[in-house]
Amino acid sequence: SDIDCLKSVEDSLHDPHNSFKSSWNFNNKTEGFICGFRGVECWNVSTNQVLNIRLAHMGLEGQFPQGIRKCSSLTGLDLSGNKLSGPIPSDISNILPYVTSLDLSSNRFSGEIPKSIANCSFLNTLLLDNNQLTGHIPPQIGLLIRITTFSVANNLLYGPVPSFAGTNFSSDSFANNSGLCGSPLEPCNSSSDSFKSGFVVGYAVFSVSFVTIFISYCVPWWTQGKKRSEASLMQILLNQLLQRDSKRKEAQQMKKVPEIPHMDFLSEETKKASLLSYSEIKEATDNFNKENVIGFGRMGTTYKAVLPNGSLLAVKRLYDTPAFDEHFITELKTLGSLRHDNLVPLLGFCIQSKERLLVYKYMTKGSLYDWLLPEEGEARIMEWPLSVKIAIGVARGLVWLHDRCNSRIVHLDISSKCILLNENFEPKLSNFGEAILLKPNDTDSTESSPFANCEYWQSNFFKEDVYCFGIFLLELITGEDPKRMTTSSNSGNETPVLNEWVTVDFFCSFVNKSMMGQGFDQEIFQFLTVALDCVQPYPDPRPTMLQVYKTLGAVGKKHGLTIDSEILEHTRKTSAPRGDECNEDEITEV
Ligand SMILES: Nc1ncnc2c1ncn2[C@@H]1O[C@H](COP(=O)(O)OP(=O)(O)OP(=O)(O)O)[C@@H](O)[C@H]1O
Repeated sequence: SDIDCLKSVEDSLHDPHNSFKSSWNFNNKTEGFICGFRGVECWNVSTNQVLNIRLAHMGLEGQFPQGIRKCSSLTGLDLSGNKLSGPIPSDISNILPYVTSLDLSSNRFSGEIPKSIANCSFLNTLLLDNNQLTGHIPPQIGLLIRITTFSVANNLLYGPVPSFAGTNFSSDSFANNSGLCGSPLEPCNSSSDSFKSGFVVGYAVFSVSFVTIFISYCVPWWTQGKKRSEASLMQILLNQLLQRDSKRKEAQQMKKVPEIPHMDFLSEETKKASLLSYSEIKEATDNFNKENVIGFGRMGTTYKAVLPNGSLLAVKRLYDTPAFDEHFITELKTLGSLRHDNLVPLLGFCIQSKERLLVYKYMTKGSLYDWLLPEEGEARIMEWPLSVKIAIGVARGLVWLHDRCNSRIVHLDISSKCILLNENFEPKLSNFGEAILLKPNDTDSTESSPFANCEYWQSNFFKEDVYCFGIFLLELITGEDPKRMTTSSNSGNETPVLNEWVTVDFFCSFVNKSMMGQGFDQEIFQFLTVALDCVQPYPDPRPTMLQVYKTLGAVGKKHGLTIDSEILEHTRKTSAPRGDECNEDEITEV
């Protein structure tokens, strides 16, 4: 279908300077031939599946190419700097359901911005500036919680600027329109009072629906007292949204926002932590004393907290940046709803004014990163059987996340930093701020899940975790940062690009000498082979986490580690047709 897609794009765009059509030769039928077309990027050359189309500044004429909907895995579209005209299609979210970057700026598009653009829920870049767009900006656009780059400047828009749940944009993003008002522009004046009150009502409705969307994900955290938890969580999140909005006062007059309630419906363990008030947490961390800091992360500082009864907690205090609210909520939606031996238990959270605190069980041995690559002091060597245990535990946690019954989860931030170790060196995955919840592969689903019927697309996400697992495994085996080992080949990139020439032999030379010759060389070699399988440049050939788990598990058996038959059984069930029994409770218990 992607070939048809490109044919129809070619048909619907007039290319007066022959800027792209000259390279779009559909007669050449070699593997991946469309991936060499100008402006076309593929997921994987062997499958002819288009990832991005970039046809900017080519003097193109015509209307928005509707046939682009046939490019079923498209994530990026750049048609900026052309002479395209007519409306942006009203069903844009059906045309581009997975788009993360959409740039239609500097064209001649007219008409209203379609409301359905708010359903392109993966958008992080939306540029519609320098067109002839009219009407209001649909307030639903504020629902795009991933959005980080946005502009509608230089159009003919009027009415209030929507409140964005994810971030605040500067006035440049809205400049030079016919009559946009409200933060960050001038306040809407009193002559627009009737509109304003309508907006406040609309905003309240929007906030509630926004909150309701979250609740549908949050509910599993509280398996008992579900109704009560929905109400409570709604209040908490509504509180958050209202606080951030400049119209807070008006909204509060309409509906008094209650205090965050106690959540006595939580499990005993969770209850203890969740019932802690801000002041108790403050006391337990000695007023967030720097002596109690156990680590600094990208999103916040983590403190050790000691309760009066001697229990230990880890409290992550997020930096005061609105952008991190999304991470905070994602962490709650994902980790907050899960209990598994290989996930760090998120016990509770606290929102107080600008403070966002996440409360975890304290992991006495800290992060794996601090063992392997400490910023201060000597790296501590892990005995081989311990490395095997950690690798298998991490794989087990990932299989469990990837193959869950009702909501599969991709972590997307696996590294030795997010692997915490308890007193028995059992690894626990943490940092779910980037995670994504996916529906199961129910291709006959009648629900309008954006992921339905797109197994391939989902699988690429899962393979991202597999890649990161491979990097972690290399780190675990060699005690070296793979980035440093291969710097000459990738000039210090954050994500190491391991070239095909990087072989098991290459990594063998990095394996800690004290590990070799202890009777485990064959096993080390096997683990390295698995790691290199995981870090293959293209996602397709990488194994699944289940395959990895089985291979590593076979080695684990020699060390008396048992492979989790529940996971295998569970995975078998999830791959059965929809409607088969799928009892998640069986596996959510720790
Ligand atoms: N539950 C916990 N128990 C014990 N130590 C923890 C716990 N959570 C975090 N830490 C420590 O705090 C450090 C910082 O954690 P944090 O998650 O903020 O940052 P990070 O792991 O570097 O990841 P990121 O930068 O992606 O947020 C960790 O490396 C670990 O040493």
